[in-house]
Amino acid sequence: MTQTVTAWPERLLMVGCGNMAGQMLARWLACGLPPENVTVVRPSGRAVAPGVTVLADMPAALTHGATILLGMKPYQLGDVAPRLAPLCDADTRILSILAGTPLAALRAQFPQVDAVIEAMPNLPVGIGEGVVGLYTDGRTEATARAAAEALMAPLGLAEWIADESLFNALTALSGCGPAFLFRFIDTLARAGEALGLPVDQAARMAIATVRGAASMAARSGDSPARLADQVASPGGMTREGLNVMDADDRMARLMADTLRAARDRGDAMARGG
Ligand SMILES: NC(=O)c1ccc[n+]([C@@H]2O[C@H](COP(=O)([O-])OP(=O)(O)OC[C@H]3O[C@@H](n4cnc5c(N)ncnc54)[C@H](O)[C@@H]3O)[C@@H](O)[C@H]2O)c1
Ligand code: PRO
Repeated sequence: MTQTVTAWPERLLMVGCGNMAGQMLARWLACGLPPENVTVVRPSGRAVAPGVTVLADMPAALTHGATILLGMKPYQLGDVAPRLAPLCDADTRILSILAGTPLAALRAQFPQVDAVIEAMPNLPVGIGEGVVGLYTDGRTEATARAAAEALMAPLGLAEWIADESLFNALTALSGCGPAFLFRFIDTLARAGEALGLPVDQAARMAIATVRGAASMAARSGDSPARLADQVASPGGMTREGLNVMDADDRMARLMADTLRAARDRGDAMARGG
């Protein structure tokens, strides 16, 4: 299903358009963002989508009040920002999806820009079922916040956080989360294979089971913990399986360790590591 956005940015400059920014752009175009509003800067100069202008380097100038999406790798900020900052003015709006890159680091690179927003999307934004975490500070005006929120709305669930120190935790959960779930689906299928199920059938069933369970959890008034109990008949098969997951808090410790490692990597990147 597409979603109507009443006020698309009149000028959107995307610096980098790989896996993540590419998914965002694909969804925006599918929801009606006029392609002629978009310029992509990518070193390859390769076409992105019909009607979207692609440049191999920064444009000579930027329209007043343009929106910029920083979508290259975080370590490229030091190369990109000195070439981009002279094109910006106070009314430019900057959205950054760079992981492990705090607002202070962005503000240091673009001191004249008032509206600077950290946005952390995840890959399912391409099908409108993503999650986008948002953070900014008091210097970004309400109109710029509202515009960012409207732009993120067609991508899925968009939520602001008030405390930047939680941004890398949010990134670990929802930004990195699809990778952890893809790994879970793969592991579920392989475990089925190990019990003798045909490889392709196990793969199909693992994906459909996770999709069905996620849809049900999203629609149900019951918590996932309660839903798990509804699957498990007392003395039955599921309970035996859950007992293995729950023994010594195995699953809880695995997920806690996984998120902590991802979060800590973001914190280290923010310190320049
Ligand atoms: N992949 C994800 O799931 C995900 C989720 C949230 C945030 N992010 C963030 O998105 C950003 C991009 O990650 P990705 O996975 O899309 O990587 P990617 O390698 O697919 O995309 C990066 C793009 O930047 C381009 N690029 C390189 N140097 C450039 C330059 N000097 N100027 C302009 N463009 C340049 C590359 O050509 C490439 O297309 C990162 O900052 C990452 O932290 C990624
Ligand atoms: N991809 C980025 C990374 O791995 C951040 C979230 C998902 O650093």
